[in-house]
Amino acid sequence: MALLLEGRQAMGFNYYPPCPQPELVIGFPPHSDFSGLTILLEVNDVQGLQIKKDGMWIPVKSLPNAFIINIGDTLEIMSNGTYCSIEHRATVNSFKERISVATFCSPKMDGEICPAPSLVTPETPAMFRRISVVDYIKGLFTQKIDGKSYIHSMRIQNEPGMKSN
Ligand SMILES: O=C(O)CCC(=O)C(=O)O
Ligand SMILES: [Fe+2]
Repeated sequence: MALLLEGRQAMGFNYYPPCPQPELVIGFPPHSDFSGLTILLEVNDVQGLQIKKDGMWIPVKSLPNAFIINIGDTLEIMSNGTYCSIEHRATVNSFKERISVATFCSPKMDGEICPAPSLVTPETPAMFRRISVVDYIKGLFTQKIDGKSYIHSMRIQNEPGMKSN
């Protein structure tokens, strides 16, 4: 956990203008966050976040002034797949602008991401390969944003029964 406790906190500010035909556009395309955890606030209480569950997009009904906490890819890798990062996207509203602020609790830049050694046993082999944070981020930014495809490319091809979500 030192990787996250001694890590970085990055922030993202998202502004989604209204669109008269919201079904034709996407505010933020499907992705999972690189962070360990993401703390998200829908600043002006306009909803638009959706998460992918069982292949379906589910709108998140947030409580006023409440934070939304999402699991990111770093925690999925560190927990050796026990906690899965959530694929999400943001839609836009026909009439109202939408503003969200995300705080990404992310690993330190000079660290490495890999499953916690205590979670890797002969019965539960490592599901992800070890990679430096710098290389992970470099790879992430050279790819098109495409759901969870990037974290999936970090998987070690273990025996059948591999979880993939
Ligand atoms: O605006 C939102 O609700 C989502 C933003 C988001 O997914 C991100 O900043 O990573
Ligand atoms: Fe996100």
